[in-house]
Amino acid sequence: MRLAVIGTGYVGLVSGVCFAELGHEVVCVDLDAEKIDKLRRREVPFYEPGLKELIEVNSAAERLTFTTDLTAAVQRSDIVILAVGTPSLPSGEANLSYIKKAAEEIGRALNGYKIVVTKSTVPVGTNEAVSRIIAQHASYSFDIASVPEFLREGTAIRDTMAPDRIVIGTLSDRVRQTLTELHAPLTANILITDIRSAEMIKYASNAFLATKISFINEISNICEKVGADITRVAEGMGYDKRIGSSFLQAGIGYGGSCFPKDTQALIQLAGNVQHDFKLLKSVVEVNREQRMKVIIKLEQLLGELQGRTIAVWGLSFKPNTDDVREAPSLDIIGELIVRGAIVRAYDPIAADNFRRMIGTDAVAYCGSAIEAAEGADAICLLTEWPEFKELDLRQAGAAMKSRVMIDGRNVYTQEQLESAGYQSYSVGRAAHTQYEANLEQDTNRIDLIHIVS
Ligand SMILES: NC(=O)c1ccc[n+]([C@@H]2O[C@H](COP(=O)([O-])OP(=O)(O)OC[C@H]3O[C@@H](n4cnc5c(N)ncnc54)[C@H](O)[C@@H]3O)[C@@H](O)[C@H]2O)c1
Ligand SMILES: O=c1ccn([C@@H]2O[C@H](COP(=O)(O)OP(=O)(O)O[C@H]3O[C@H](CO)[C@@H](O)[C@H](O)[C@H]3O)[C@@H](O)[C@H]2O)c(=O)[nH]1
Repeated sequence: MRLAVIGTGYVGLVSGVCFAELGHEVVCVDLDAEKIDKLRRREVPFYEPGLKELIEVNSAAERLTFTTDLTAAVQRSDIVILAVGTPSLPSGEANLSYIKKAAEEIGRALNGYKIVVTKSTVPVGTNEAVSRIIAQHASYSFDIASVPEFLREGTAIRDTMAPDRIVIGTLSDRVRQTLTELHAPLTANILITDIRSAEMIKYASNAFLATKISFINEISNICEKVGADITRVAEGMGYDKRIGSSFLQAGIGYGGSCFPKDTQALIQLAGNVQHDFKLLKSVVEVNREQRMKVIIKLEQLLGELQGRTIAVWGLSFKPNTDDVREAPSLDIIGELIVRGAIVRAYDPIAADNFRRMIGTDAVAYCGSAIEAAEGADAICLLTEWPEFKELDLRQAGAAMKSRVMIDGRNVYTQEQLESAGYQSYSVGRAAHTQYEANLEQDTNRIDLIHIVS
């Protein structure tokens, strides 16, 4: 099949490349001429394991091409895939301006029947709006479909080539047949729904995963106070097939370009139909507070942070990506700077993006984790890059002014930290003695609220 993919962010580029890998003829389109030039030179605009190799192979085979000319790309294709950004507006609602603009351009470009597929994450009703916009500008017939994308950064190729499921929202038999054929080599698990349900499946899935993370983080906060170990608690919960073990890793909360934006958008979407989504509002609130625990714990261990040197290990929102969008490191380092701390940061690949995003020279960027630790009063580990696990904690400690570790992702065991001489805080683990102390303080007790029916 001949495909045009509009937008070469993660979703557009990865799905375009994967469809080319399956033998389709794919043209990827972006407004950003610099990005397209890079891609033509087979340079990848962001870090994603395995992507460069697939771009090279498929470009060489001439199955994959890049252009800024949307009209030409649409005209030579049977299927047009919309994968432009849907960032947050200040209200939390999804900004649909890129989607609407692209729909207008697609409408004008149509030169015959096409299927227009939305892969961008869009609020319920958006595909119908896209259809109206295209119809206003087109003289040919077309069909629309919602095919939300579920890939994760860092494992995007694997997630796309072997997805858990493909959801196709469509009302048309012709579209169902064509898109089922397109996706059949990837999985047998193809779910056909109406368009609005497909749009909702994407938001509901992200909101549920974010809820799992905030839930386990809340349990970790209680574990710290009662002397339980969140790692063992999560393990014990995860063996229950109804719960599952994934997304139960307690830490400093979720970040990235999707969960923060999509939870806000769903809260707004619910609000627009007079539904107060209380549960999801709490998930967002818990996530915000969880980041700040790093600062609270640092202050408990060091006192005032003014003039203290803090090493930060990890800047990306998770390992195996250079993406820092909505990364906890942005908020945490921002707070450290406000409190007058001197920040020495290290990330294997995300430092350049972080520097651009934070827009200040107040951070010293280091070439290694050990270099960042030099002269530091404490280390804050914010991203669980595999190299941190392998690192010699004694060597890092020897370079520091004082051995204090805030392990925001529970990379190390308490034994590892203690034997290397660190005073430490890790999420959801505390000494049993703390529980006894808490029980003695009556002020910690919360009276049960009796609900009278
Ligand atoms: N990043 C992810 O991991 C991920 C995963 C699943 C779903 N999504 C969703 O997919 C969508 C895209 O996300 P992303 O992170 O890939 O996007 P992004 O914001 O990184 O990139 C979007 C690209 O679209 C281009 N663009 C905008 N308007 C255009 C137009 N009219 N013509 C051509 N190009 C245009 C931009 O220049 C940009 O390069 C969003 O809705 C997002 O929520 C993202
Ligand atoms: O147990 C966990 C799992 C994840 N996280 C954090 O959650 C965030 C998001 O992680 P992940 O979901 O792996 O990354 P994304 O690439 O943002 O992928 C999510 O967002 C995408 C965009 O919508 C969806 O397509 C994916 O299915 C969905 O997992 C990161 O900050 C992680 O550190 C935790 O704190 N604990």
